[in-house]
Amino acid sequence: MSQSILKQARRIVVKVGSSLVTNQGQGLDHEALACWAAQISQLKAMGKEIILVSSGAIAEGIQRLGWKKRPTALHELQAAAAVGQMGLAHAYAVCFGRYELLTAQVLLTHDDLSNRKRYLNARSTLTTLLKLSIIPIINENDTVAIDEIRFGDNDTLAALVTNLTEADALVILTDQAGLFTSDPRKNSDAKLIQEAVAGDPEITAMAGGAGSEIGRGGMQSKVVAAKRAARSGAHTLIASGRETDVLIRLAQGESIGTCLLATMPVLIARKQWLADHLQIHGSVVLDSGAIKALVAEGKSLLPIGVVDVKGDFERGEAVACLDMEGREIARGLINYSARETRKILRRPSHEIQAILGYVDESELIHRNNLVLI
Ligand SMILES: Nc1ncnc2c1ncn2[C@@H]1O[C@H](COP(=O)(O)OP(=O)(O)O)[C@@H](O)[C@H]1O
Ligand SMILES: N[C@@H](CCC(=O)OP(=O)(O)O)C(=O)O
Repeated sequence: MSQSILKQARRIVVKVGSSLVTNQGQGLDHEALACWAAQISQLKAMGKEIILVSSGAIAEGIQRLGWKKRPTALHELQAAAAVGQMGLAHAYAVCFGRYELLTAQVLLTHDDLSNRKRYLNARSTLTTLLKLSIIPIINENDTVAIDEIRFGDNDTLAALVTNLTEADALVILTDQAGLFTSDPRKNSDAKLIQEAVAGDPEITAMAGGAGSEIGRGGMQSKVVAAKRAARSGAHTLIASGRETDVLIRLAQGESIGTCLLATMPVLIARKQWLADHLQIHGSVVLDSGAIKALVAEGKSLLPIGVVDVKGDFERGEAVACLDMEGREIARGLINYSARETRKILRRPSHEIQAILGYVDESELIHRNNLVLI
């Protein structure tokens, strides 16, 4: 199965991580960039559409600014990203220019994708660029992104772009040969996983938390990215970006690295947006009857099944639905604010009028606005 994925894929999102794009966190590795541009030009010649998600702005900015080490203050990181993004975009324009390919810079924040209108705009811009045979080069808009609206790592961004563009495959190139049974930096006995199902909790457990000194997400964010990509039917390949001609060999059917297969049912586009693009503003804790109604019976969430409310949210905002152990089982757009929900929880819907003095909807979260996680 893994051999045929890139061979058959027509639209591919390729993500290259900080650990690969930079020279130990200082400036860009121009030779590496040239190498991926060469490979991507060959993939284009095979009739494939490619979207590149590339990190590297901060590292390049740090070098241009002559700073000796990576700052920790957000405003300094943002300044470095602003300086460095110029270099990143220019470097790719030069590399792809050698193959007469035009590039386009697309900088996104979480906010852009959680607003449905901007999400649809981003989608049509990206598909237009692909139709024009241009290589979109995507990064997070670090300069404006603050903590709450940050993707943080580019794995998450790449997965959301995979959903957004309905790509067939997501290729995550990193500094390891793929996903191992445990972090190979810490455990020399770790074994490479060649194939697994995206979203399998066992593989999530294998992936260590934070990234390297240079990268941000580590394997954890790559495994979660694969689960997100699977929601729109895309398979994920995680491989070493240092492997010679890795993209071309994958596209020719060679099995390299780890393949995480998309086997879950594909969610319709609006539900994907609900699942992954929205910012969660709070949560409701459900009793076992409500969990059964949602998971096994495909029903809406009623106030009677809610035992607790956490955080502060307004009507229409996205909230997580948790079980008693705090595990998220669903998320959706809620019809009542946190203050109102606290008043009507554990109560039958016909009492909402008497408690609040009005009824907006009898469901707390309507099935159409709810997605299981
Ligand atoms: N199970 C695992 N298999 C492979 N790498 C792992 C695993 N768990 C943690 N890691 C770490 O994740 C790192 C890659 O993530 P990161 O540094 O964020 O890279 P990138 O910049 O490419 O996103 C590896 O260098 C490795 O140390
Ligand atoms: N957007 C940032 C990088 C984010 C980041 O480090 O992500 P990742 O490559 O997934 O570890 C930059 O361009 O410097």
